[in-house]
Amino acid sequence: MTALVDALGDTLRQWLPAQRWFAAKDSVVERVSAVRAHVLRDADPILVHTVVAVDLGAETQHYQLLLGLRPSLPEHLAHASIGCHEGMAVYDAAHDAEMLSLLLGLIASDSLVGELRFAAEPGVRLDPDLRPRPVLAEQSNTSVVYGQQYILKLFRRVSPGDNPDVSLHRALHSVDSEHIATPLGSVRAPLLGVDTDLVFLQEFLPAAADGWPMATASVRDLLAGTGGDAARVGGDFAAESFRLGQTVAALHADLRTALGETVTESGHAAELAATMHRRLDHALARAPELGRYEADIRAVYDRVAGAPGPMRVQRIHADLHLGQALRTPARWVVIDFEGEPAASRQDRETPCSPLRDVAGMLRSFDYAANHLLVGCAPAGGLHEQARLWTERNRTAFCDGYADLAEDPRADSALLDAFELDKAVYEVAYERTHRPTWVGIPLAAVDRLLGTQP
Ligand SMILES: Nc1ncnc2c1ncn2[C@@H]1O[C@H](COP(=O)(O)OP(=O)(O)O)[C@@H](O)[C@H]1O
Ligand SMILES: O=P(O)(O)O[C@H]1O[C@H](CO)[C@@H](O[C@H]2O[C@H](CO)[C@@H](O)[C@H](O)[C@H]2O)[C@H](O)[C@H]1O
Repeated sequence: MTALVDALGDTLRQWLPAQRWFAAKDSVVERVSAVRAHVLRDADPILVHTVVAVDLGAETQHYQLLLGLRPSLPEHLAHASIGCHEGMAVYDAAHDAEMLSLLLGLIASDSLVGELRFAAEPGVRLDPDLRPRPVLAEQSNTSVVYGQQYILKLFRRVSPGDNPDVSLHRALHSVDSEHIATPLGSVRAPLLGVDTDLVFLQEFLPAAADGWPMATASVRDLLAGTGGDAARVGGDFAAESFRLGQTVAALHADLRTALGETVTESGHAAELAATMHRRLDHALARAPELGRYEADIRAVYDRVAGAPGPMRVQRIHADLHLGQALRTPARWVVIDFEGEPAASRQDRETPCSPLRDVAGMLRSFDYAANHLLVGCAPAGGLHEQARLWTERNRTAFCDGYADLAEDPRADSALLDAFELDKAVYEVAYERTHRPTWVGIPLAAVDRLLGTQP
């Protein structure tokens, strides 16, 4: 079956860069070849599971695909078309309900197909007959909801080893954390000789609202009003921001209980600063507009390196933002512990100060307030109202965090440096994925450095 995927190499070379989850949009794809391929179903429609190596010249990335083959593509799958092979239509089967049912059935029955290990979590009994519905939102991975009970995530870019989304969910579940969805199953297989997470199944929270649309609705209310202040207009979000701050503090405590905490040697600050410098190098290569800030940004990181004394580090979420928080009727739940899609596995797994997560969420309040103003002239009342909304909700979030843990503002130099590090990452992220939004993190870089745009 690897021969089939290799034969499709040129077609995949064209198709991959157009996918939202493809991480290397700024590179030229030189070659696509199969690392592994397994037939999961060999009758019409045929289903092939594959991991492909994408040769980008300077590096090779790996992606997971579910390829469907049919004599012809029905209308409802036209949008999933990839190309043709020997008279068969080849398509992205992650959009095909029939194939997605098969996938759940394999997990429910703890199947082994070649080296692919499908398994329910210990003690979990799954209903294989629930109807699948692909989640249409464009994300870093591809998700499918089964009957409002389970949500399955097919990791797209894969790297050898455990995926923190799976391992951190399991660790948090082992200490009965209230702030996650229950893990239900997984698919694993060796990649480059290392056992690797490919798929994660978890409890679907049907009555949950995503924090991003909740927060942006509040901003829209404020901006559409007649100049009221953020505390008094309808749709004030500050009480939710406070609860979210409490939730993140509780989650950090659960992560410490499950996986421990280390008080580092005093040299840790220098290592942390070196990581920030490396992340800046990576962003500069992708976003030349950061060049004029480079010296000032490096000076902030150098001050981090000079911080005396040890630091408390632990496993953290590592890509926390409003879209990773779901509000159920009872509480906030945090999802997607995979870390930043562009970060290395080592960066995702290295214990870090929890202030990094706090900074991620602070950046998100800034995004929520300002994305509605993309394209508006920079001066004027709307920007001032957006600024006030941001400040109100950032303060409420930190107050909530401080209610259950040490106040994150106590080390404001480190918190600001983490915020700058995140804004730098975001400039490169937006340059690749949403170029019209690049001004949002760039304005934050200006604010954090005290420079003028
Ligand atoms: N347990 C869950 N219950 C309900 N909805 C969920 C759950 N997990 C994820 N989602 C929804 O699926 C979307 C994608 O999930 P996420 O883990 O962020 O994927 P990605 O890794 O692709 O960014 C989220 O924005 C959220 O709307
Ligand atoms: O959710 P992902 O793991 O895919 O995270 C990536 O994409 C996020 C955007 O979807 C991106 O977040 C940035 O945009 C958000 C608004 O869409 C904003 O709330 C975040 O603060 C901002 O960082 C995230 O950085 C990226 O890793």
